[in-house]
Amino acid sequence: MSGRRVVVFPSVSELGPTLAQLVSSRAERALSAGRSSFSLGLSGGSLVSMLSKDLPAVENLDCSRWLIGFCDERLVPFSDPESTYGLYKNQLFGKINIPEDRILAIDPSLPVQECADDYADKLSKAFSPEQIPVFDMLLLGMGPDGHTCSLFPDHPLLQESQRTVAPISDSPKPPPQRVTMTLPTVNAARCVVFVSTGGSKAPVLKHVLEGGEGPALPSALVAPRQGELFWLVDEPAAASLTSQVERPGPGAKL
Ligand SMILES: O=C1O[C@H](COP(=O)(O)O)[C@@H](O)[C@H](O)[C@H]1O
Repeated sequence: MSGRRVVVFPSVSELGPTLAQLVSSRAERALSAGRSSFSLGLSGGSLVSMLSKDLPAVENLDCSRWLIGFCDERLVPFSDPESTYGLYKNQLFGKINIPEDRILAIDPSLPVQECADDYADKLSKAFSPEQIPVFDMLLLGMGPDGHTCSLFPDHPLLQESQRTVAPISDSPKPPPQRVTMTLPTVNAARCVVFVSTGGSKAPVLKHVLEGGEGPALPSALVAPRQGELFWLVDEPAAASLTSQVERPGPGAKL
């Protein structure tokens, strides 16, 4: 790992455009390094509206060679407001030139175990011959309990070491049935970016970044083996931090 960067912004209005620039710059980096695609894993929750607003605003953005996957997904029809794919389809995909066949989504009509196997198979084919999907960039959120993807505190899935993708049927946050990337897949990525905003995240952010009582929370277990790790947070979320952070000036690029 090349070191964690914790970057604090006054508010979401400054964070969003910098996140979008970071995605765009890593896409250019991947494609100019000769890779055939830029692979980007998306999360749900609060990230959807931020990305949908700020990514299409990036000048000259060309997503025609991007490959989109989902870090986790809820097992509900795409028309359900809980569907992460459904939200991105309605709010983002129509605004960027991403070919539909470059979006790898779950099949929500399948039972949860088959759905996870089917999604793992889609990733495996897309990333062949790699043994494990190595995404260029994963965008992650963190819940107030420290969960990320659909990896929840104290859940046996945190010990998963073989599967790239796993089903979960007892998610403490509804809906209960979900499909999630496992930690080995998350930690294989070339760049992982957490986005965490709002004062409700301040206690858990401090626990994850600076330590606290009890076992490590799922978000604290994210440590890309050979990639970059960014935490992009706003001032309210960063309010309790005492460790070193970066506070970039307006328009700064990461
Ligand atoms: O349930 C989920 O929650 C997390 C965190 O969401 P946030 O709204 O607190 O940012 C999200 O990253 C994940 O994809 C989603 O399924």
